This record gives sequence, C-alpha cells and structure tokens, in this order.
Amino acid sequence: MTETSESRRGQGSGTYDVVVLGAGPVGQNITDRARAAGLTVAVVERELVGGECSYWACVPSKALLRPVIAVSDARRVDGARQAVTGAIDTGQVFARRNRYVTDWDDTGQAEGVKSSGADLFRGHGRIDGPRRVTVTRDDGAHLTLTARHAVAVATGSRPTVPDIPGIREARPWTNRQGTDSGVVPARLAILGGGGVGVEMATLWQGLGSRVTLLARRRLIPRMEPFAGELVAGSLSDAGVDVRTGVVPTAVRRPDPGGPVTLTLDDGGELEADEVMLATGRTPNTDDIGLDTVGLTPGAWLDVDTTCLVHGAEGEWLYALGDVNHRALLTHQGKYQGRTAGDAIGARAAGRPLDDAPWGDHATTADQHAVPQVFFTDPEAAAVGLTAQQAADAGHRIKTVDLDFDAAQGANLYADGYQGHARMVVDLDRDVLLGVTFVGPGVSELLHSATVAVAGEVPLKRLRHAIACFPTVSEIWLFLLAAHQRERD
Ligand SMILES: Cc1cc2nc3c(=O)[nH]c(=O)nc-3n(C[C@H](O)[C@H](O)[C@H](O)COP(=O)(O)OP(=O)(O)OC[C@H]3O[C@@H](n4cnc5c(N)ncnc54)[C@H](O)[C@@H]3O)c2cc1C
Ligand SMILES: NC(=O)c1ccc[n+]([C@@H]2O[C@H](COP(=O)([O-])OP(=O)(O)OC[C@H]3O[C@@H](n4cnc5c(N)ncnc54)[C@H](O)[C@@H]3O)[C@@H](O)[C@H]2O)c1
Repeated sequence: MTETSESRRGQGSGTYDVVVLGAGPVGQNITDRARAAGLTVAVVERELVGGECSYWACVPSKALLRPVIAVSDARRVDGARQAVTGAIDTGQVFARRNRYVTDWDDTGQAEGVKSSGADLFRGHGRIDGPRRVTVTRDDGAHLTLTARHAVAVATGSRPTVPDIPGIREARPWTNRQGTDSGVVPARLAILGGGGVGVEMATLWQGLGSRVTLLARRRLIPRMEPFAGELVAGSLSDAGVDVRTGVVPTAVRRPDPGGPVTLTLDDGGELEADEVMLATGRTPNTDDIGLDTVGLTPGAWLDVDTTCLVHGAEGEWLYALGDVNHRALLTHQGKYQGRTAGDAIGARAAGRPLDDAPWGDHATTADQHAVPQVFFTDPEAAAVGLTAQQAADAGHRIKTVDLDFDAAQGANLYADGYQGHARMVVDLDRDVLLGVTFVGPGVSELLHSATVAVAGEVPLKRLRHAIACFPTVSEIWLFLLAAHQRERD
C-alpha cells in the first residue's frame, strides 16, 4: 500500500490496482485472480471474511443437513436400517456445524486473503466517485482507497423481509438463526418454498421441530415441476405440514418470549415458537455509494459477460456474485470472480479480451449451464433449462423422463430407490439443454450433466460415455437409450 501521511488518527489513503468490496467467497476469488495477474489488491470487509456462505448459508446448512440425510440414507438400506435405533444427537450435530464455521471466527480466511498478497481492510466500504472507495471502520475512522484499474462489488445479499404487518416486531428467524441456532424450536413456521425454505424444513424437521412450510406456489418453482412434487411428498412423509397457496397476512408475538401467531389468507391461524423468513434476497447495494457514480442505490447490478456494470462510465466498475442477480449461488459467483479477475488482468495489461461465448473472459455458463443442488431428502439437482424454459426460449425440444429404479445401481444404493430424471433435448442440435435429477445421492451425479450441457456434447457421442455398473449414474444409459429408441 502506498500509505500517505495521516492527517488524523486512523485516516489515510492508499492506491491499488483493484479494490474489492466484500470478502465473501466471490470477493476472495476475484482477489486471487487479480493477484495472479500481478495486480495489487485491497479487500474491504465489514463483517466476517468468508461472507454469508461460510457462516450463515451454504456451509452451516450443509453441515447441519448431512447428519439428517445420512440417517435417512441408512434407513433406506436393509440391514443398516436396523442399526439406526436412536434419535439424532442434536448436540453433536451443532458441534459439527460449529467446527465447519470455525466458531464464527474468520482468522483462517483472513490469513488466506493476506497470504495471497492482498491487503485486508476491516470496515464498511462505499464507492465515492469513479475508482474511489471510502472505508469506515468500526471506530469511526475513515480511509480512502483509489483503484487504478477496477473496483469490484461483491457485497452479497441479505434476506428480504416481506411486507406483512407485525413481521419485524415478531423478530423472525432468517437464514442467520436458521443456521446458527443451537436450540431446536418445538414448532417452526417457515415462510417461502424456495431453496432456503425446503432445505430448512428438511433440516429442522429432521432435528426434531414440528415444521409448517408455507409456500405461495409450488415448491422450488425454478426447477422442473416434478422436483417440487417429490420434495413436497417426502417432506410430508417426514412430518412437515406443507401448505402451498397459503400466505400470512399478519404476524404477532405479543409476549417477546412467547409464541408467534400467523394469520393466514385462507382464514386460518398458525401458532409456532419461531417463524423463519425464506422469502428471497435483497442486494447489499443500498449503502455502497452507487449514487456517486450515477447508479441506483439498492438495485441489483446489471453486468456484461465480463461482469462490468452497465451504466457506469468507463471500464472500471465490476459486480459479481449475488449482487448481479445472475445466479445466487456460491459456485456461480466464484466462476464470475475468476472470469472477471482474468478480464481485469487482461484489460490492465492492454491485452485483447477473449469475451466471445465460452471464451476465457466470458461468463457464458451463467446463461446456459448453471448447476444447482437442493440438499433435501431426496436431493433435487438440476443444470441448464427446464422444459418450460427451453420451450419459452424458442428451442425445438423433446423431454426424456425416467424413474431411477430403471438402474440397478440405484436399487443397490437404496432399497426401493425413489427418484426421477429428465433430460431436455435440443432436437435441432442433438445436444442437452437441461437435466434434472431427483433422488437420494443425486448431488454427486449432477456434474456429469453439467459437463454434457456446458460441453454441448452431441448425444450421438454421449452414448459412448459409459456409466459404471452398478452405479446410480447408470440412469444415463437408460435415458440415452430411450432417446435413441424414440429417434430411430
Ligand atoms: C440458507 C442458504 C443456503 C445456501 N446454500 C447454498 C449452497 O448450498 N450452495 C450455493 O452455491 N449457494 C448457496 N446459497 C447462496 C450463497 O450463500 C450465496 O450465493 C453466496 O453467499 C454469494 O456469495 P457473495 O460473495 O456474493 O456474497 P456473501 O457471501 O453474502 O458475501 C458478501 C460479503 O460482503 C460483505 N459486505 C457487504 N457489504 C459490504 C460493504 N459495504 N463493505 C464491506 N463489506 C461488505 C459482507 O459482510 C459479506 O462478508 C445459500 C444461501 C442461503 C441463504
Ligand atoms: N443449495 C443451494 O444451492 C441453495 C440453498 C438455499 C438457497 N440458495 C439460493 O439462495 C437464494 C435465496 O433463497 P430463497 O429460498 O430465500 O429465495 P427464492 O427466491 O428461491 O425463494 C423464495 C420463495 O419465497 C416466496 N415468497 C416471497 N415472498 C413471500 C411471501 N410474502 N409469502 C410467502 N412466500 C413468499 C417466493 O414465491 C419464492 O418461492 C436463492 O437464489 C437460492 O437459489 C441456494
């Protein structure tokens, strides 16, 4: 850092090639790539290095879900089922979660940022005109950072609080309490049937809560309809009260330590010990100085394929991860971070960009091949387009559907394996536009589909990619054979 003289305690300035706002997984990835390109980097973080993902989202939720699903998996195998004789040890489950979030201590991840050669600044960052960022530290001191080449916004998102009378006063759980609680509420009402809703319902019901899941429409609506149906059925089998088409119109918790009551739009009432919001995300862009560069505070940031923000003059402002609203997923944001980091390196060196589709500096997969797994029981995993999305986009398609019990490997994996697979075929190019798997253990199957979709592998060639006998992956053989039969 080229620190200038400090006129008052804690005040100073520095000039870097790149300034990164937010040290979540996405901010860390762009930092690594910018450093690899030989650029100097300042990283600004106001809370914990590692972001929402490491401490209140992906990591703790999966640490908590795994024991629940491992027990279910054992129960699906004769011989193993008989060995599951007790209840889940919630104390051990919480201890496991605490290990994976390093007790909410970010020392290790902060060291990781520093060891990449970047400088880490603790405090709230705000853009202050083109290529400038001010950092306000907890003690009120300010610092000004100037970026020679780029400012990268990777400030993530926070839970959306719906406009329901009484909801804020009822102190609802969000993903934060849903992943950091060490107490199992006796009754939990979850609002929202997207990814957070279904995973949290699986998790807290599995740990002993009586969960009611209220969804405006079908569950996990961005996936194929059968995914939501299978997940809803299994949640109900596990004891979750799944109610679709029902929303609260008012919430009240008269006694701060007492139960919460939800008035529902079907005329009913629901009492619970906690209510959790799983109603989507709001970008952390309302207080980052967007107005100083002609952009709208609080908006999602619209970006090009290299993650440059549209509407900001000059090629210096990038937005990655949740804030650009392309795909609110850690792996996709990290891909954006790697791609944009390389693009910044190329632009800084005056090298030509390789930003044509699927080029080194293009985030093409954001449009065509986003993979996602919901760690429910059964898991729901999908990549690319659903049949509806493909048809809406004007593709001439056909779908191939199969239950997993066609594959002996699936039955050996779980007695009476229940699951379903669909591939969406582009009839004009004979490639896959999308694949969805629902069933136990399918999360580890998804990458094969991602390779096929992103690689645009012709189905004529894909049939030569042989799945081992007897694995769950054998479903590929049956899907491709069914496609070929229908084609011949
Ligand atoms: C319950 C839950 C489970 C999820 N599970 C998965 C999953 O299994 N897999 C998956 O891929 N995705 C999952 N997601 C989504 C995933 O958490 C996000 O897509 C991911 O965290 C986005 O990363 P990010 O770096 O953009 O933002 P974040 O992880 O939110 O990090 C942003 C960072 O920026 C900091 N920051 C914000 N504003 C400022 C500022 N002005 N100055 C300085 N610092 C600032 C924040 O403190 C934070 O550390 C889940 C989400 C939730 C809610
Ligand atoms: N395993 C994973 O990959 C994973 C897990 C969890 C979350 N995530 C990601 O995190 C992001 C946030 O997840 P999310 O589930 O909060 O958002 P979401 O947008 O996926 O789902 C929110 C749901 O809440 C509903 N909703 C909104 N307002 C409501 C209201 N007032 N009453 C009732 N329902 C209402 C919406 O209709 C929607 O179905 C998503 O992009 C998701 O993909 C990923």
